[in-house]
Amino acid sequence: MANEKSLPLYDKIWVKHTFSRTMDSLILLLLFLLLGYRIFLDDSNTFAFFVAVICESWFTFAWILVINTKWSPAYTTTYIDRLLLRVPEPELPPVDLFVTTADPVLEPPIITINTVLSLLALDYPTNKLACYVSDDGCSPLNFYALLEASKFAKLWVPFCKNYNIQLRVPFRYFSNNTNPANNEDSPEFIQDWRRLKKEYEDLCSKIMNASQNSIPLIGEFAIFSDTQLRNHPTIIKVICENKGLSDELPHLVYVSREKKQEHPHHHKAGAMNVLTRISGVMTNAPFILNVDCDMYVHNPKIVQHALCILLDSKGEKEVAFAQCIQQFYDGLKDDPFGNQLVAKFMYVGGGLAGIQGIFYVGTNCLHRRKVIYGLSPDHHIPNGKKHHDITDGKLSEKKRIFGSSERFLESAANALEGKTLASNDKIWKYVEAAKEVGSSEYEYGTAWGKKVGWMYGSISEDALTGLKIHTQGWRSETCAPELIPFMGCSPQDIISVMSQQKRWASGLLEILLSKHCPIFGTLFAKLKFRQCLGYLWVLTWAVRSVPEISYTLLPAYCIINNYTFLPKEPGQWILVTMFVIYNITTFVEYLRTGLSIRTWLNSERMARITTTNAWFFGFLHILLKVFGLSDSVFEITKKEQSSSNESAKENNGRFTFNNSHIFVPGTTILLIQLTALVTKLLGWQAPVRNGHGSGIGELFCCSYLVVCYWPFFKGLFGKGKYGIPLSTICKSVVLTLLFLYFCRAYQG
Ligand SMILES: O=c1ccn([C@@H]2O[C@H](COP(=O)(O)OP(=O)(O)O[C@H]3O[C@H](CO)[C@@H](O)[C@H](O)[C@H]3O)[C@@H](O)[C@H]2O)c(=O)[nH]1
Ligand SMILES: [Mn+2]
Repeated sequence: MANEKSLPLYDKIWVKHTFSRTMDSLILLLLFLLLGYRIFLDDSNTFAFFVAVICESWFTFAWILVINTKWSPAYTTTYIDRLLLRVPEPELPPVDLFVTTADPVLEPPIITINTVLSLLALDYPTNKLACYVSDDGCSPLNFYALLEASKFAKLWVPFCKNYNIQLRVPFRYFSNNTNPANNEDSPEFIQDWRRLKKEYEDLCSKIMNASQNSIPLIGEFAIFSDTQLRNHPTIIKVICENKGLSDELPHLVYVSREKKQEHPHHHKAGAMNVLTRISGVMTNAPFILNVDCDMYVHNPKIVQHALCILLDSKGEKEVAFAQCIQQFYDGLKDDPFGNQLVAKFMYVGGGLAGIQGIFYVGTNCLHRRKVIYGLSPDHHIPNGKKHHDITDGKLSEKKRIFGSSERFLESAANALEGKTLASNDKIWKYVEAAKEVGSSEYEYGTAWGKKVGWMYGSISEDALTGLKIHTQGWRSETCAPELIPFMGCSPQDIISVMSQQKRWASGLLEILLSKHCPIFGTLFAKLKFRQCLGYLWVLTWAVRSVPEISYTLLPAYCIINNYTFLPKEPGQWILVTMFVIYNITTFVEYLRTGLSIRTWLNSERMARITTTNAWFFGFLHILLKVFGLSDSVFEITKKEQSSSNESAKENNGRFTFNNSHIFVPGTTILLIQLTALVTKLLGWQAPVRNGHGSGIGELFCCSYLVVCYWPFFKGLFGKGKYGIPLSTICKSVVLTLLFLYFCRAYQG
């Protein structure tokens, strides 16, 4: 028995992707060869040649970052049975659950409450759970939906537990199981099932009605009567309170933090920090599970799995958070917009797991509260000398860090020392204290967002917060039980995909330019060198757009002016081989992950489109911000309950366009390629000057790009939302003409 108790709670398994390693190395070798050939053996010194060398140097640098990240993948297996041997179920630690929502239109309350219901129904002692919902939209509809959902939960949670239902999110459960009349099902089950389905339908129609006819702002709702989106006091409503019994619902608390026009609210990071403090005052669980409003629990035992990692004797000292990868339901067939990220999580996520750990991706993550409070991993080392740490220091110092709430300071001290609250009940007593820490001024002059909590300064607050934790020397682990842990919505149209990618790329670049830059983290703190390279790879996404756009313009420039940007024979063959090997590698990787050929093709196309459009705008945005000409906004991604969303199915991956500038680069690139092809066909090229005119290579590149940008080609002729708006086309035509002018000007 004693022996069994000392077994590790999770294992880390190292994988050898020999194929990927070999092929990736080959590509790197070819990249070096190409650069070497160009620099030492080729005597062309045209403008095009010079640009090509610069771009290829960047691609080589980026490839080193990729290879480093993918090199030594690992994954984990967790053993819940061993966990329960060590920690019997009634002694499992309390866990606070955070859900964030911000806009009742883009994030329909029905989606949010489904996520909440799946959390309330976790297969975990309910008296150990407290669910906090942050509503940055300050919407009475969200509050109403939660109130109604909590009534439904009183039936739903026992139903799931009695019948050991696996899928505990009603909208999926009832859409998958249209008919329970299975022979094996007992009559009681069928009766309960029907009743629950009916209740769920009632719940949906109540919410639907409420959203159509606005809610009367009286009684419980009166507090919403005088609120504006960016100007209202903190609203905290304890919807359910668990009296310490395991057959009741978990605590459920609605929070809408104070907003004032003149105070920055720091988007999601700000919301997470308020939830951290409010939960600290009310329940102070040592672990925090956070999900976005659309990410429902798919594996009801996920908390136990994640705890295997965080409570393991080694994990306890080294691992800051257990991150589950993001998976999506009802993705469009063959992933036309390349946003399901399956292969990315597999190869890049897996690779990071073998270094210092996967990045924090903002949702589906179990955090240690004390790490969020800034504790560093070497805090444990009993070396006689006192460590300068967040736990030391006088009260005045602590106030400077955590703010002045006494109740919070007390709870933070407990959390940092690993003590939990003696009793979790009567949370209503702390509503006033919670309002104090939820106020928009509370953070002034404190370390929130700088040293503790979710970090401010980037709209990719997730990557920044994870980076700060890794920089302190913590590791992270991927938690990947066989049954998918969480599932959410991915954007269903290209416009949302572009705005999401733009937000990510600009947020990530902000981190690179901030004082949290991973290079400093490696030089002056405990970020591992290879982890730093891994971070650099994502933080430079936006920058990559510049060489990539330049490179796409080269072949057209060369055709029009009758130059070549390719190295002389046999150097050309290096490029050809590289192109072939690269495509074989990614192709095999996609097939191995179980993805279709079409998915691979789409991902290659989307890689080009995303980089040159969304990432480029991310880059411009930061450029403008550096000059003080622009400020960051968090454009929320539209969430759709796809099973009911006919329009997405009907579009089925077709590109839709709007007036946004984001489609200008893509349209321009396409027009330029077409112009070059026409020039070539009609023989309008300039005469060859120094013996090396453009040839089949340039022609191939232009045609390849036209294939990549085919959805834009269709958009040129499409109607309605499927057509590129005239204003965008006009802008692109002007840019194309400018490009042609530039070609002529630099001809000789
Ligand atoms: O002012 C805000 C803005 C957003 N959110 C919430 O943040 C979450 C993520 O927003 P979403 O529009 O879904 O963005 P995604 O791009 O889908 O989210 C990914 O990228 C974000 C960083 O850009 C991370 O925060 C997310 O966890 C990650 O899933 C949602 O729950 C929002 O309600 C807020 O609470 N307050
Ligand atoms: Mn999202």
